[in-house]
Amino acid sequence: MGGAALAVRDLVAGYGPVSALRDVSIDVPDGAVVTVLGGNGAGKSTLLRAISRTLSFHGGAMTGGSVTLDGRPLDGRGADRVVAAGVSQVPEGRQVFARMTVEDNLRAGALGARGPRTAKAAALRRVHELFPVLAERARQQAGLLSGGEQQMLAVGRALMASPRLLLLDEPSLGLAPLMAARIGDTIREINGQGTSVLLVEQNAALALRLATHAYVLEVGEVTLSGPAAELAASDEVRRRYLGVVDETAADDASRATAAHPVLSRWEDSR
Ligand SMILES: Nc1ncnc2c1ncn2[C@@H]1O[C@H](COP(=O)(O)OP(=O)(O)OP(=O)(O)O)[C@@H](O)[C@H]1O
Repeated sequence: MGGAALAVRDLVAGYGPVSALRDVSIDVPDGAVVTVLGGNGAGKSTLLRAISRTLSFHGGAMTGGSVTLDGRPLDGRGADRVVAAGVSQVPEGRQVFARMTVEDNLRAGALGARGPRTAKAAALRRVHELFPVLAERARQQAGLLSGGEQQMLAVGRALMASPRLLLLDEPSLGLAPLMAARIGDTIREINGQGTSVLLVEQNAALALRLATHAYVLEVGEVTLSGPAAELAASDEVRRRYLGVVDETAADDASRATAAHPVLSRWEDSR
C-alpha cells in the first residue's frame, strides 16, 4: 500500500461569522510525515476537517482555496468519498464508540473503504500487529479501555480503511509521556509502511521528532514553515512551543522582579 501527496492551497474556512483559516497552504509529499503546530484555537482541527470534508458536521464551511490528493480535487466530495479516495482521520479526543466493542469499532472503520473483503482482513491483521492489545481486548467495550488504549483504537479504526494519507488530530493529548512516545513510535511505523501522515499537535517536541517538515499555524494563518529540524532549532519555536526559556529574557525577568518587589509577590502568589 503506497502513500499519497496532499496539496492544500489558499484555504479559507470558518464557522458562520467566525473566520478560522485564512489562505493556508500546506504540502504533504508522498510518503512524508508533516506536522502542523499551533496553540489552542489556531485552526489545526479546522484544517483537518476541511481536508476530510467533515467541516459541515461541525457547522463550518470551506469558502476558498483547494485541496488535492495526487492532483485530484478532494473538495466538492462528500466525507465518505474522501475516505474511499484514501484519506482517514483520527479526530481530536479519540471519539471511539464507547458502548461498542473494540472489534466493532474497528469494523466501523472499514465501512467507507474500497476494496475486497481480503483487504479488510489484511487491514485488521496489520492493526492487531501494531496494537496487540486491540486483539486481546476485542470483545471488551471500548469505553472501558484506558486513554492510551482508546487512542490506539482510534488510530487502528482509521487504519482499517487502508488509508494512503492519515490525518492525526493531537494523538498525544492527555496521554502520559511514555504512552505519547509509544503512539509516536507507532506513527513512525505506520509511515514506514508507506502511509503519508499529516500530524496536528500541540506537543511540538514529539511532532518535530517524527516529521520531516513542519508548519506553525497562528490564529488561522501559517506564520512559519520549513524542515522540522530547522524549526526545532528556531528560537521562536523553542520559546513558544518547546517550553525552552530564552536565557536573555529569563535574565531580564529576574532583574525586573528584583527591582520591583510587587512583581515577585505576584509571582509567589501564582
Ligand atoms: N464548531 C465550531 N463552531 C464555531 N467555531 C468553532 C468551531 N470549532 C472551532 N471553532 C473556532 O475556530 C477557530 C479554530 O479552532 P480549531 O478547533 O480549528 O483550533 P485548534 O488549533 O484545533 O485548537 P484546539 O487545539 O483547541 O482544538 C477557533 O476560533 C474556534 O473557536
